[in-house]
Amino acid sequence: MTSTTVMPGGRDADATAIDRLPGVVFQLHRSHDGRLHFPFLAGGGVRLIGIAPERLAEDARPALDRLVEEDYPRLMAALERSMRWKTPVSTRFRLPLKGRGVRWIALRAQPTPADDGVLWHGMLMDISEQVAEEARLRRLSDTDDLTGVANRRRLMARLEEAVSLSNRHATPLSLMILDIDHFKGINDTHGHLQGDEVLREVARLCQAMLREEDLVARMGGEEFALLLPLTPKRRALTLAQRLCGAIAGHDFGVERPITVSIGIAEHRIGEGARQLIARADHRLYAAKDDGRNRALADA
Ligand SMILES: Nc1nc2c(ncn2[C@@H]2O[C@H](COP(=O)(O)OP(=O)(O)OP(=O)(O)O)[C@@H](O)[C@H]2O)c(=O)[nH]1
Repeated sequence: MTSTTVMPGGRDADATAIDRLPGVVFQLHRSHDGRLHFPFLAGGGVRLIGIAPERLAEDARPALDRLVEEDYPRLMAALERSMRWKTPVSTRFRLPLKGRGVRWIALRAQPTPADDGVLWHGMLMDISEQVAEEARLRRLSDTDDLTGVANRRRLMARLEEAVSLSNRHATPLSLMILDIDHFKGINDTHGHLQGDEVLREVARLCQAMLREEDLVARMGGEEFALLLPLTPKRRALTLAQRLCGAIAGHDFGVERPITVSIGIAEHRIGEGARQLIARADHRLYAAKDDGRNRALADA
């Protein structure tokens, strides 16, 4: 047996409680011809949508038209799946809200078959703060503490992605591994803190020389990786030589010049991320053997 708590004030009190909910409860109906409308909309969030509920009761389009462009097809696909498989829908999208800018909204809804299509019962909640917090945590877990560039984890994820794209589309992809020469000597002479400062500055110089779609990552210690999508080896080598020159000519505030050695490999179709790293690494050792302060590319 189920029991319901009856509040003093009955239905009026229930309506007031719903109006104060920080969100929206709704029914969304989709007819067989694909038309969407909200037969029921309530909650404190309704007025923030900025469209009269009576209008949305006729047609959901004025609200859907407000969605951030790329979120519209995603939401429609989620509803479509929910309808087809009769499973709950759980998704998020961005919607500009009255006086609040673009907000992230979570949608949870349960479909039930209706005479003329499907009827969802669901809720909408503003989750912008959570989304911002998730992004902050993701950034933290992907970032090298000392230099602020990507860490090894992020590098491996991006590299796997780039390698798989390159395998599929035969697009060029180059990887540089850069290592600061005689870094131990810098620490020993100037102290660990000055060593840290050099690492930060090298990371900054690398980043300044790359394009938006490239990635600089600290592999660990005094070793960095530079991932260059859509870049053939020849261009990567020119870039690496410029980078060697820029670093050797930069004033790091220590008495002798800081130099770097760089190994370069271009992805070969069918090759995995680890093989590509190994080939670039191999060239790095060759550059060190060859006298340092230079870049060498794989044959
Ligand atoms: N300051 C600082 N030093 C680090 C950090 N991580 C690693 N190191 C130091 O980097 C040095 C690396 O030394 P080695 O691997 O001998 O290489 P190297 O002196 O650069 O010599 P080559 O690479 O052969 O030119 C070690 O002394 C490590 O202690 C860090 O986060 N900060």
